[in-house]
Amino acid sequence: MNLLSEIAFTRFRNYDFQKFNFHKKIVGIYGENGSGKTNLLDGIYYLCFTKSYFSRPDARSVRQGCEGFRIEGVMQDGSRVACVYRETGKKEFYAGQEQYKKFSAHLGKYPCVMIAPDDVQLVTGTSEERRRFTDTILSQSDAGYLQQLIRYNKVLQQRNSLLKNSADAGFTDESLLEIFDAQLADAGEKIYNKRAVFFSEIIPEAIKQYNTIAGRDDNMSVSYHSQLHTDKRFAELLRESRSKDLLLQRTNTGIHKDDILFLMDGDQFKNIASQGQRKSLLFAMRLAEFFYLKGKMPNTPILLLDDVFEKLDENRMGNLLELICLHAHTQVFITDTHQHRLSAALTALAADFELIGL
Ligand SMILES: Nc1ncnc2c1ncn2[C@@H]1O[C@H](COP(=O)(O)OP(=O)(O)OP(=O)(O)O)[C@@H](O)[C@H]1O
Repeated sequence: MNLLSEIAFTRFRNYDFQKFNFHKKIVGIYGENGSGKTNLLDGIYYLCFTKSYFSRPDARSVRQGCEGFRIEGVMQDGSRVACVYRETGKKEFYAGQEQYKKFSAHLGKYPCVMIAPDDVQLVTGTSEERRRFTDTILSQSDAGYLQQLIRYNKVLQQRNSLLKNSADAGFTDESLLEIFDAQLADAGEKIYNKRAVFFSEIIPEAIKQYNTIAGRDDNMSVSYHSQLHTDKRFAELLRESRSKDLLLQRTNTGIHKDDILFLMDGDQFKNIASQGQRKSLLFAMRLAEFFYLKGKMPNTPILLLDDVFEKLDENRMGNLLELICLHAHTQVFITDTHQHRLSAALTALAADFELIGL
């Protein structure tokens, strides 16, 4: 396992010039509200994904009153990775001295999974959140997936423009629509097949992780929902939906409508689940993501746990920490506002850890 042994920030958010060294697999980070715990985790995330976990524009990560920032990481094997955001607003990404031409080439090199309780939107938010979850994982583990997705989204946009223009002009270029349909069907079926395999692996893992964290069986059901779950080919579905698409001026069928359905005791999870159950499901999905990536990638993902102590009861917290610190076999960064609580929880696990105070 290639651990992150150092990270250095220059003018990144609340950090002016600051270097952190890590010596253990389990790193506890404590500090008051606003001391920079999340920023430190997000800096690590930047080095893995070339961008912020919080979908913030890069410019907002520049320390107030400064221009540009730099994040540099050193791995245990001496390899270096750096993200530089220039005064001009241009972002550069380096592996050693080598500058990436395409950021997508970096994805998957240092996989990581962030678990932030506020990200419960994955469970309770719109289907877009869950597609993003799926796409982020598959883009790391399967380079071809991202290419197909980019292709699909481009054709989808072109098809939607054509539908809109057809309505405006009162005329449809049928032959162009045929071409778009064929391209959309080709990319869409490839993505669908990859997602179907992915979900067949990740869903049993997510349910298992949920039951472990909850310490009981809440009769959870998780399923992949897609309009392509049918005997018909995607091209046929597009043909069937064409008149509706022309009327509504957008594409109503396809993998851009996919979702993950969560049920508890047969009811919609988000309607009946408690806060703790929602958080447990979020953590279970993230852990399933972790174990999936661990099985697929040459490098084990780093785990980043932000403020998880605040949101779960003691039993669930203990179960989650045990899973992560004793069974995940990876480098883990955990933040908390209380030094003693963090120290006591890690000591109770007999884990080999270090604490960093901000
Ligand atoms: N661009 C920026 N320039 C300067 N400071 C910034 C910038 N962006 C964020 N900050 C500061 O970073 C701090 C927030 O850091 P962070 O979210 O990492 O805190 P935290 O330790 O995780 O806090 P909490 O315990 O409340 O979650 C705030 O004080 C904020 O003002």
